[in-house]
Amino acid sequence: MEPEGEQGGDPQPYPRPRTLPQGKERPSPGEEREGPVEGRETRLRVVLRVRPLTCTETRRGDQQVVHSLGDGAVHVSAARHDATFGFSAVFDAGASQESVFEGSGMRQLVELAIDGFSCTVFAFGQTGSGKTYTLMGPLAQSSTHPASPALLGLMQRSFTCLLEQSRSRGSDLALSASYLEIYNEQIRDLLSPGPACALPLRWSKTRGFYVENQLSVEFESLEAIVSLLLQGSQRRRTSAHALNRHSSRSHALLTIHVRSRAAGACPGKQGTLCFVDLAGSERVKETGSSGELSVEANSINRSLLALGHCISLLAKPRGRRTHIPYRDSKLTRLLARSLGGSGITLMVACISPSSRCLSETLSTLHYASRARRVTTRPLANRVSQTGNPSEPLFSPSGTPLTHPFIHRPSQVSREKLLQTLEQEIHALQLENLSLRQQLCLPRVPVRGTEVAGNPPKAWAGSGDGHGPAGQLPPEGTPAWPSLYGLLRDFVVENEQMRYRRLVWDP
Ligand SMILES: Nc1ncnc2c1ncn2[C@@H]1O[C@H](COP(=O)(O)OP(=O)(O)OP(=O)(O)O)[C@@H](O)[C@H]1O
Repeated sequence: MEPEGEQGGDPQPYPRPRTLPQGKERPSPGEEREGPVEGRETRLRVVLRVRPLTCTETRRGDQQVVHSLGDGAVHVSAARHDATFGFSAVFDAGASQESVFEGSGMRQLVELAIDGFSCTVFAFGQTGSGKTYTLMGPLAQSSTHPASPALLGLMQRSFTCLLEQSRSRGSDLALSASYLEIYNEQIRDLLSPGPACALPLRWSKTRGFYVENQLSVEFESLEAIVSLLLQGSQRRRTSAHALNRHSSRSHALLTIHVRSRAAGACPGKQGTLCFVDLAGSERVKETGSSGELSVEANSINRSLLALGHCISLLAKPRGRRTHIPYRDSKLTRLLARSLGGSGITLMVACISPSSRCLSETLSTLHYASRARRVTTRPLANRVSQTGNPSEPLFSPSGTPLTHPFIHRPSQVSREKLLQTLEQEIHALQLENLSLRQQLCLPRVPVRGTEVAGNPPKAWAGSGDGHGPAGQLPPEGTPAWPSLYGLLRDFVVENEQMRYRRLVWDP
């Protein structure tokens, strides 16, 4: 039987993205085979971890329905279910924390963050499937009872690797950390002392979505960053339910900012390494959640649904993609760059092998297989002498406007970005039309002149005043403000209608 995802493990997890030589826009076929070039499409790397059966599951006599076949393939066999899935790597119940670190490509991800890339690793899966364990090791860990070194998770191993690299480079790296959680759709700073308060999530052309007033704490040693991690994790919302005695009730994002100073002709770099511990999906009936727990579960499931929806749309070939609704949840806003932008992303799908978890396990496996088709275009953040790039990098709907030439603005880059904007406007326009019909709202009159400045030719001559794009505006046309204004209007309209639909039909 053919596996659902792509078969086979990757021998070399992340071939280092290379920067195109000046003046060269296409790599030769030989170069392409060596690995992704900076700015070229790179697939998300998805690995699978199957945790061992817990004592409760063994005592209950649960059957083991997940079996690793080797070479990145896993087989699920149960009554009426028989399926094989392929991933970049599969770690079965016997896999050590170290083998997960080495085999997942985490070490390479750390190196890429040092090279200025925005790297993200996120763990997802049903509640109690081992996400927190994979990222942080056993929860019993504390400063007074440190976990055995063999049990340390991806986070602590990455910190060690980062600090070793920093020392070997003569400490020219400046490291800092920020840590936040999304709890019931509110963002809270886990490093900020005092009572938890909600932080605003903003959007800017150059930064995309970002959290305002988030604390960033500098560190130089392993002890310092581990202590920040523990402080933050103790503030994170956890509760006990039928499937997990320490269930995380929020999505947590720990971001390590890595800055290297410019040296001679080499520009400085600003990379990030973000660890995302998603709260687990759960069926309220199985976890026995009620009251506050069930409100939390609804919020978790809703944001995971939004994430799944974005992933499904992103998994389509670029030409067939519609508008990606990053704005549907705070989680998808914050992950926009990692999923559809210029980042490099590793997903660790976690599952239980128990027959009782079969339907959630299959759902995670399908979700993870789909994610393997998502691509990003890795770009290193170089610190230019003038500061931020002058061109907008994110559209108002949150879509990262990445392209291979962002650091060398040219006519090609301008055209590519305009095309992306135009495609997005067109997709939004269609979605808004359908939302209007669903809400029984009248069609809006033509709004071709609503935007300040001359509408670009492509829009002015398109019949209804809004597109789709026929041709690019000629050089010198004030296309950015017009397209941006138009897109912003469509996004606002889209959000208002989505909200209305939610209120009317939750
Ligand atoms: N690979 C593993 N080896 C041994 N024990 C594990 C492993 N993975 C998970 N566990 C144990 O299973 C339990 C649940 O794991 P964990 O809390 O990491 O799940 P989770 O997916 O983060 O759950 P939630 O979404 O509810 O927070 C914990 O007691 C943990 O120690």
